Amino acid sequence: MKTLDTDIAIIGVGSAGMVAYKAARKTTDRIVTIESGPYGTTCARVGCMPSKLLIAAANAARATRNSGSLGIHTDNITIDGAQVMQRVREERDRFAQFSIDDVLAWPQEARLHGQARFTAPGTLCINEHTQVNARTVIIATGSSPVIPDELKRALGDRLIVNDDIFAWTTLPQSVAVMGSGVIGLELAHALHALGVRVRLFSRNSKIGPLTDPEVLSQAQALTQTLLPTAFNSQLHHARLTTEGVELQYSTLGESENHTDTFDYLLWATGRSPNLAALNLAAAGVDIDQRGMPQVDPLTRQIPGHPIFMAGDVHGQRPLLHEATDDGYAAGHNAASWPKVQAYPLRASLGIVFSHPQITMVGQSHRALTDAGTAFARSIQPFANQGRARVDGQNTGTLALYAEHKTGRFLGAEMLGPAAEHLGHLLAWALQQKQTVEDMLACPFYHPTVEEGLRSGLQKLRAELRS
Ligand SMILES: Cc1cc2nc3c(=O)[nH]c(=O)nc-3n(C[C@H](O)[C@H](O)[C@H](O)COP(=O)(O)OP(=O)(O)OC[C@H]3O[C@@H](n4cnc5c(N)ncnc54)[C@H](O)[C@@H]3O)c2cc1C
Ligand SMILES: NC(=O)c1ccc[n+]([C@@H]2O[C@H](COP(=O)([O-])OP(=O)(O)OC[C@H]3O[C@@H](n4cnc5c(N)ncnc54)[C@H](O)[C@@H]3O)[C@@H](O)[C@H]2O)c1
Repeated sequence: MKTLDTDIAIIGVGSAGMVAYKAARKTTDRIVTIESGPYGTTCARVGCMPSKLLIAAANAARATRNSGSLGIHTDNITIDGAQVMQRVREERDRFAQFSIDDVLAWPQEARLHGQARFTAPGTLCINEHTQVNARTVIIATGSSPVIPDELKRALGDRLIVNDDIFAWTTLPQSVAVMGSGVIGLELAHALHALGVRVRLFSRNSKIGPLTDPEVLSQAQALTQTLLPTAFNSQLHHARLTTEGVELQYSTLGESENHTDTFDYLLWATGRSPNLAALNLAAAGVDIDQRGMPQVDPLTRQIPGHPIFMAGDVHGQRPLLHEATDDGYAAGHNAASWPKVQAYPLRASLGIVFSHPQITMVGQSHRALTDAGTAFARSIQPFANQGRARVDGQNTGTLALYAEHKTGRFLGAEMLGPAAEHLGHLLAWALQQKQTVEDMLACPFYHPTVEEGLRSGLQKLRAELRS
């Protein structure tokens, strides 16, 4: 077995690992990266980018289909599934290639292929072909979909996850989507708009990350209007037939079971950190019942060890911009270890590219309530909002939260038009520690959806107690 001595070993060359490499390279050339899968990153290959490409096609189909209310009639739209998927794959490959080219430009000796596992503190074994002795280690191994083994055995390649969709060469007739979280919502809405027969299954009636009772109940009602759903349902069996995947299920409050058959069952019930293969115990790290070590959220260090974690693997905020921030912090701190510094987190922002979109900013309604915070809340529906009505996009609600006494803006939950953009404005205000008064002192152009935000802020100001 070959032995390599290095300053820093980076396990996982995804978005976090790539940024970590570039950050550490400013201090040392003695870096080894280890990747067990293909280069190109989860985000570009099977995550953010292909899902948004599919959603772009879906949005175009939906807009065309719904244009009748504006007096624009397009009879019998045709969706060319092969062309839709060809564009998704070609553009996705183009995005992934940028990351691949980036990595291939690194020195060859910095790039190992294989699965890394600890054999002792500071020592990694790569597929039994190389031993790496590293002063510090960055774990940036990402996350994987959670799939029950028995279902996989029963359904084979008819049980799919997001990765499989982006390899399709055309659209199927029907897909059952299990899980109304972020991935389930985005893909169910997109496939439905593209003419695929979809049913969205959930064992409860959660809608993505929403927790505000008002926004959530509107989201539940709207989702059930827009999509075939089976909320509060229990899956009794899933089996392969000559027709496809047969599902038998019941929903809360109904006595009889339903049976339906789909081409595929898309499993979207969450992702778990890729930690099991690493054998963290050999690194001397304490892990909890879920196999997770403790990680300092600001330095990204496992306290007391020259080991750092970056990206989805530590599961704190499994989003692309957070993964790259983590990579930056972990790369710099691994290079300067034992001197490490805190890299503060940005204001929390989440966006779900569903229909309509969802955004979560700062503290959620549940977090504020659980913490016993004294907060004011306003609810602003979009049904009669000027610009939203003009565009025929007037569905949804915005909930805003601010602290009594100080008037400081604390967070928001929204389902509705332009949520991806309003979410950014709100996150920036939060990060600037603005009060509701500061936010209202900013300009709001007429007629824009942002005026709906102003109405919500005015209501919030009226709710504040000094
Ligand atoms: C369908 C989908 C849509 C998404 N959409 C968005 C979005 O719109 N916006 C957003 O912000 N986020 C989105 N995300 C989340 C985003 O993709 C992730 O937060 C991000 O990709 C995490 O990057 P990472 O570097 O932590 O992991 P990855 O990019 O997955 O990198 C981890 C790497 O580690 C490798 N690895 C694992 N174990 C080992 C080992 N033992 N040895 C060696 N290598 C190993 C893996 O092969 C992989 O290449 C989406 C995710 C999915 C699945
Ligand atoms: N737009 C974006 O930023 C974006 C898009 C896609 C994915 N992502 C990232 O990917 C992560 C994973 O997404 P996800 O949708 O897989 O997870 P999720 O946690 O958002 O949703 C999982 C859903 O599955 C349900 N569930 C869990 N176990 C179940 C079971 N055994 N049976 C039935 N339902 C079950 C949960 O109640 C939840 O509603 C997200 O947290 C997000 O960080 C982000």
